[in-house]
Amino acid sequence: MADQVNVMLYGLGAIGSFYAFILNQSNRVRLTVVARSNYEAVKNNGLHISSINHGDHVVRPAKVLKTPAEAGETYDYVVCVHKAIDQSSVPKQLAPVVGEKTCIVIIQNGVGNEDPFREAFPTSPILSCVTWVGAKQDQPGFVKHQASENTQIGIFPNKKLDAATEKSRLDEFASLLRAGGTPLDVEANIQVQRWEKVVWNCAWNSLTTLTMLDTHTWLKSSDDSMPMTRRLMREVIDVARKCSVPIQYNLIDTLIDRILGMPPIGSSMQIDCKMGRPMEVDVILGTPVRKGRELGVPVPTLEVLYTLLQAINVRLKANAA
Ligand SMILES: NC(=O)C1=CN([C@@H]2O[C@H](COP(=O)(O)OP(=O)(O)OC[C@H]3O[C@@H](n4cnc5c(N)ncnc54)[C@H](OP(=O)(O)O)[C@@H]3O)[C@@H](O)[C@H]2O)C=CC1
Ligand SMILES: CC(C)(CO)C(=O)C(=O)O
Repeated sequence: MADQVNVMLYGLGAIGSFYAFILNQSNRVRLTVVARSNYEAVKNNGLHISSINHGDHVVRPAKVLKTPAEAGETYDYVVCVHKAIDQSSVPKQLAPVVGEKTCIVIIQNGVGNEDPFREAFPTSPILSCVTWVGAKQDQPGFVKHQASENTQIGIFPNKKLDAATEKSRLDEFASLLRAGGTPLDVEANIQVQRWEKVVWNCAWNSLTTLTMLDTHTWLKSSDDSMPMTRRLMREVIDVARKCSVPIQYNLIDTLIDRILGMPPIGSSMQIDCKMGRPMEVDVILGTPVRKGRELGVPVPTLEVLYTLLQAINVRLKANAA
């Protein structure tokens, strides 16, 4: 088919499975997935998605692989939806499937996630996404998508490419997501949304993990919890602004109102910790702390949480090894 689009999805966990389902809905997409712990389940029985918004489906990708290298071909899009635990080790895994025309798409929490990919593939376009999809994989190959669903997408600009090329990749990939029936916003400067989401994740992911409480129980736990949460959010916004990412301080009120308007939640980091899996400490807290230090922005609250979470991660990584 002339306009067929060859897509590889790397990281078939809860969120990866959701986007695998969405992309597979488009009749233009020929989908390859790279799975790890759920490889046998998905290869043998397909990927089972149960979604409040989309209903129940079994997805059968064209190819289910254990590693990108097995593909023996390059792709139009390589979509990274793995946990950003050891981000700089991933580009070399992907090298066999990245050709001249490959566009990398990143759908992960965190900031700075794009950098190792830009370094490894300097002439490739990169699209960067923030996801507000809530999903979990209860057993290998069985994913539940809760009602929460939105994707923000934009270009991670590459000076080596002309803007029209990058825009055409953005338009095409956005059209594939739309064909799959998921809501999305195309953003002019996606770093704004990435940093806004990281303000959220620095707060709720860290605090729910360190306390093992849900968000609302944490906020009611003492007179100090709300002011500390607000201080933490403010520090991350200070860093973002110093990085020339124009975020307003009223985001703090917006995020507090948003969480209080929702049922209490834990976080993906809290789940990782409970399951004994390494957590995304570096892209969520590490980058803001490093940028803060580099640019002379005081981040004392953030530094304490980062230090504690790094220590817990040492334990989790030792258990996982
Ligand atoms: N779950 C959610 O509701 C939300 C998650 N996110 C973000 O989406 C991204 C994906 O999260 P989610 O799907 O929940 O995660 P899951 O834990 O469900 O799945 C993660 C996937 O990445 C693989 N993986 C784990 N570590 C590595 C690594 N070091 N290198 C390569 N692959 C790895 C896992 O392999 P294996 O099969 O071996 O475990 C699995 O396939 C994360 O950035 C997360 O923060 C954002 C919003 C909401
Ligand atoms: C699902 C959501 C939005 C909750 O904070 C999230 O991003 C996470 O848990 O990492």
